Amino acid sequence: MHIAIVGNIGAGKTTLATKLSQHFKWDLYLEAVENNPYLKDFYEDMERWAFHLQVFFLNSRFNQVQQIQSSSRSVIQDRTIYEDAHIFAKNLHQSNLMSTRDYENYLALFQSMISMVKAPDLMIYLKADLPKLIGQIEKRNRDYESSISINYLRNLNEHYNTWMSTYNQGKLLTIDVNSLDFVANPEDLGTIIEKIQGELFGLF
Ligand SMILES: Nc1ncnc2c1ncn2[C@@H]1O[C@H](COP(=O)(O)OP(=O)(O)OP(=O)(O)O)[C@@H](O)[C@H]1O
Repeated sequence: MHIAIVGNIGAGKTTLATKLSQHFKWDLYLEAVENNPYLKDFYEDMERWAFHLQVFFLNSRFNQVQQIQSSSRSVIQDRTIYEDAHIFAKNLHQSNLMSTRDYENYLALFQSMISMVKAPDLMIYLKADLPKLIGQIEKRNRDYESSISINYLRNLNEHYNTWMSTYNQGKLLTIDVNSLDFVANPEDLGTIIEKIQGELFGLF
Protein backbone atom coordinates (compact mmCIF):
# COMPACT_ATOMS: atom_id res chain seq x y z
CA MET A 1 0.00 0.00 0.00
CA HIS A 2 1.27 3.44 -0.96
CA ILE A 3 0.17 6.49 1.02
CA ALA A 4 1.47 9.96 0.06
CA ILE A 5 1.32 13.30 1.84
CA VAL A 6 1.12 16.40 -0.34
CA GLY A 7 1.08 20.10 0.50
CA ASN A 8 2.85 23.43 0.39
CA ILE A 9 6.21 24.30 1.99
CA GLY A 10 5.83 24.27 5.75
CA ALA A 11 2.47 22.45 5.78
CA GLY A 12 3.92 19.81 8.11
CA LYS A 13 4.26 16.88 5.73
CA THR A 14 7.55 15.56 7.09
CA THR A 15 6.39 15.68 10.70
CA LEU A 16 3.08 13.98 9.97
CA ALA A 17 4.66 11.37 7.67
CA THR A 18 7.12 10.49 10.44
CA LYS A 19 4.36 10.16 13.04
CA LEU A 20 2.14 8.07 10.76
CA SER A 21 5.01 5.78 9.83
CA GLN A 22 5.57 5.11 13.54
CA HIS A 23 1.88 4.62 14.28
CA PHE A 24 1.00 2.34 11.34
CA LYS A 25 4.51 0.76 11.02
CA TRP A 26 4.79 1.99 7.43
CA ASP A 27 8.17 2.51 5.73
CA LEU A 28 9.00 6.20 5.48
CA TYR A 29 10.21 7.86 2.26
CA LEU A 30 11.35 11.45 2.79
CA GLU A 31 12.52 14.14 0.35
CA ALA A 32 16.22 14.45 -0.49
CA VAL A 33 16.88 17.84 1.14
CA GLU A 34 20.28 17.56 2.84
CA ASN A 35 22.20 16.36 -0.20
CA ASN A 36 20.33 18.40 -2.77
CA PRO A 37 23.07 20.16 -4.79
CA TYR A 38 20.82 22.96 -6.10
CA LEU A 39 18.31 23.92 -3.39
CA LYS A 40 20.41 26.63 -1.71
CA ASP A 41 21.46 28.19 -5.02
CA PHE A 42 17.87 27.99 -6.27
CA TYR A 43 16.54 30.03 -3.37
CA GLU A 44 19.25 32.66 -4.02
CA ASP A 45 18.55 32.91 -7.76
CA MET A 46 15.46 31.03 -8.94
CA GLU A 47 15.72 31.96 -12.58
CA ARG A 48 19.32 30.75 -12.86
CA TRP A 49 18.72 27.38 -11.16
CA ALA A 50 15.05 26.54 -11.80
CA PHE A 51 15.61 23.98 -14.54
CA HIS A 52 18.53 22.28 -12.80
CA LEU A 53 16.62 21.93 -9.55
CA GLN A 54 13.50 20.61 -11.26
CA VAL A 55 15.45 17.94 -13.13
CA PHE A 56 17.15 16.92 -9.89
CA PHE A 57 13.85 16.62 -8.01
CA LEU A 58 12.14 14.82 -10.88
CA ASN A 59 14.86 12.19 -11.09
CA SER A 60 15.11 11.72 -7.34
CA ARG A 61 11.33 11.42 -6.99
CA PHE A 62 11.13 9.00 -9.92
CA ASN A 63 13.75 6.76 -8.32
CA GLN A 64 11.81 6.91 -5.09
CA VAL A 65 8.53 5.90 -6.80
CA GLN A 66 10.27 2.98 -8.46
CA GLN A 67 11.51 1.77 -5.08
CA ILE A 68 8.01 2.20 -3.62
CA GLN A 69 6.41 0.30 -6.49
CA SER A 70 8.81 -2.59 -6.18
CA SER A 71 8.41 -2.83 -2.40
CA SER A 72 6.04 -5.36 -0.90
CA ARG A 73 5.71 -3.26 2.26
CA SER A 74 3.30 -0.42 3.04
CA VAL A 75 4.96 2.95 2.64
CA ILE A 76 4.29 6.59 3.37
CA GLN A 77 5.86 9.16 1.05
CA ASP A 78 6.57 12.79 1.86
CA ARG A 79 5.66 14.74 -1.33
CA THR A 80 4.97 13.27 -4.76
CA ILE A 81 6.32 13.52 -8.29
CA TYR A 82 3.02 15.17 -9.30
CA GLU A 83 3.79 18.21 -7.18
CA ASP A 84 7.14 18.75 -8.87
CA ALA A 85 5.43 19.14 -12.24
CA HIS A 86 1.92 20.38 -11.46
CA ILE A 87 2.93 22.81 -8.73
CA PHE A 88 6.59 23.82 -8.67
CA ALA A 89 7.69 23.66 -12.33
CA LYS A 90 4.36 25.07 -13.53
CA ASN A 91 4.61 27.95 -11.09
CA LEU A 92 8.19 28.76 -12.11
CA HIS A 93 7.15 28.87 -15.75
CA GLN A 94 4.09 31.01 -15.07
CA SER A 95 6.18 33.38 -12.96
CA ASN A 96 8.66 33.77 -15.83
CA LEU A 97 11.39 32.10 -13.81
CA MET A 98 11.64 29.17 -16.24
CA SER A 99 11.67 29.72 -20.01
CA THR A 100 9.07 28.04 -22.22
CA ARG A 101 11.84 26.08 -23.93
CA ASP A 102 13.09 24.66 -20.62
CA TYR A 103 9.57 24.03 -19.33
CA GLU A 104 8.56 22.09 -22.44
CA ASN A 105 11.75 20.07 -22.27
CA TYR A 106 11.02 19.34 -18.60
CA LEU A 107 7.40 18.40 -19.31
CA ALA A 108 8.42 15.97 -22.06
CA LEU A 109 10.73 14.26 -19.56
CA PHE A 110 7.94 14.22 -16.96
CA GLN A 111 5.49 12.68 -19.47
CA SER A 112 7.95 9.88 -20.29
CA MET A 113 8.39 9.13 -16.62
CA ILE A 114 4.79 9.44 -15.48
CA SER A 115 3.66 6.67 -17.81
CA MET A 116 5.58 4.32 -15.50
CA VAL A 117 4.18 5.72 -12.25
CA LYS A 118 1.16 4.34 -10.41
CA ALA A 119 -0.87 6.82 -8.34
CA PRO A 120 -0.79 6.32 -4.56
CA ASP A 121 -3.61 4.32 -2.97
CA LEU A 122 -4.32 7.30 -0.74
CA MET A 123 -3.21 10.89 -1.07
CA ILE A 124 -3.41 13.09 2.02
CA TYR A 125 -3.49 16.81 1.22
CA LEU A 126 -2.40 19.07 4.10
CA LYS A 127 -4.19 22.32 3.35
CA ALA A 128 -2.84 25.40 5.14
CA ASP A 129 -3.30 29.14 4.74
CA LEU A 130 -0.37 31.52 4.44
CA PRO A 131 -0.11 32.52 8.14
CA LYS A 132 0.20 28.87 9.15
CA LEU A 133 2.81 28.14 6.46
CA ILE A 134 4.84 31.25 7.27
CA GLY A 135 4.71 30.49 11.01
CA GLN A 136 6.07 26.97 10.47
CA ILE A 137 8.76 28.04 8.01
CA GLU A 138 9.90 30.70 10.50
CA LYS A 139 9.86 28.23 13.36
CA ARG A 140 12.18 25.71 11.65
CA ASN A 141 14.45 28.58 10.57
CA ARG A 142 16.31 26.95 7.68
CA ASP A 143 18.92 29.34 6.33
CA TYR A 144 18.13 28.83 2.67
CA GLU A 145 14.37 29.27 3.16
CA SER A 146 14.69 32.79 4.60
CA SER A 147 14.38 34.27 1.08
CA ILE A 148 10.98 32.65 0.38
CA SER A 149 8.47 35.39 -0.45
CA ILE A 150 4.81 35.53 0.53
CA ASN A 151 4.01 35.80 -3.14
CA TYR A 152 5.84 32.55 -3.93
CA LEU A 153 3.91 30.72 -1.20
CA ARG A 154 0.62 32.26 -2.32
CA ASN A 155 1.17 31.18 -5.93
CA LEU A 156 2.06 27.66 -4.81
CA ASN A 157 -1.09 27.50 -2.67
CA GLU A 158 -3.21 28.51 -5.66
CA HIS A 159 -1.61 25.80 -7.78
CA TYR A 160 -2.24 23.26 -5.01
CA ASN A 161 -5.92 24.18 -4.79
CA THR A 162 -6.39 24.00 -8.56
CA TRP A 163 -4.56 20.70 -8.88
CA MET A 164 -6.33 19.08 -5.93
CA SER A 165 -9.76 20.15 -7.17
CA THR A 166 -9.22 18.13 -10.37
CA TYR A 167 -7.23 15.21 -8.97
CA ASN A 168 -9.03 11.96 -9.78
CA GLN A 169 -6.37 9.27 -9.89
CA GLY A 170 -7.07 7.73 -6.52
CA LYS A 171 -8.47 8.32 -3.05
CA LEU A 172 -7.90 11.79 -1.68
CA LEU A 173 -8.20 12.96 1.92
CA THR A 174 -7.97 16.72 2.48
CA ILE A 175 -7.02 17.81 5.99
CA ASP A 176 -7.33 21.47 6.91
CA VAL A 177 -4.36 21.91 9.25
CA ASN A 178 -4.88 25.61 10.03
CA SER A 179 -6.23 24.97 13.48
CA LEU A 180 -4.56 21.62 14.13
CA ASP A 181 -1.32 21.01 15.99
CA PHE A 182 -0.48 17.33 15.71
CA VAL A 183 2.85 17.87 17.51
CA ALA A 184 1.56 19.53 20.68
CA ASN A 185 -1.92 17.94 20.80
CA PRO A 186 -2.11 14.15 20.68
CA GLU A 187 -5.87 14.38 20.13
CA ASP A 188 -5.27 16.24 16.85
CA LEU A 189 -3.03 13.42 15.69
CA GLY A 190 -5.73 10.95 16.82
CA THR A 191 -8.35 12.73 14.69
CA ILE A 192 -6.12 12.50 11.62
CA ILE A 193 -5.35 8.82 12.25
CA GLU A 194 -9.08 8.07 12.52
CA LYS A 195 -9.76 9.81 9.22
CA ILE A 196 -7.00 7.85 7.51
CA GLN A 197 -8.27 4.59 8.97
CA GLY A 198 -11.74 5.45 7.67
CA GLU A 199 -10.38 6.04 4.17
CA LEU A 200 -8.20 2.95 4.09
CA PHE A 201 -10.23 0.41 5.99
CA GLY A 202 -13.75 1.90 6.19
CA LEU A 203 -16.62 0.13 4.51
CA PHE A 204 -17.87 3.06 2.46
N1 LIG B 1 10.02 20.59 -7.21
C1 LIG B 1 10.43 21.50 -6.33
N2 LIG B 1 10.75 22.75 -6.75
C2 LIG B 1 11.18 23.69 -5.90
N3 LIG B 1 11.35 23.49 -4.59
C3 LIG B 1 11.04 22.28 -4.11
C4 LIG B 1 10.56 21.22 -4.95
N4 LIG B 1 10.33 20.14 -4.17
C5 LIG B 1 10.66 20.50 -2.92
N5 LIG B 1 11.10 21.78 -2.87
C6 LIG B 1 11.63 22.49 -1.69
O1 LIG B 1 12.59 21.69 -1.02
C7 LIG B 1 12.50 21.86 0.39
C8 LIG B 1 12.07 20.53 0.96
O2 LIG B 1 11.87 20.61 2.30
P1 LIG B 1 10.97 19.56 3.11
O3 LIG B 1 11.21 18.17 2.68
O4 LIG B 1 11.16 19.84 4.54
O5 LIG B 1 9.51 19.89 2.64
P2 LIG B 1 8.54 21.07 2.91
O6 LIG B 1 7.97 21.43 1.59
O7 LIG B 1 9.17 22.15 3.64
O8 LIG B 1 7.44 20.34 3.71
P3 LIG B 1 6.88 20.26 5.17
O9 LIG B 1 7.21 21.47 5.97
O10 LIG B 1 5.41 20.15 4.92
O11 LIG B 1 7.47 19.01 5.73
C9 LIG B 1 11.46 22.95 0.61
O12 LIG B 1 12.06 24.23 0.64
C10 LIG B 1 10.60 22.71 -0.61
O13 LIG B 1 9.73 23.66 -0.98
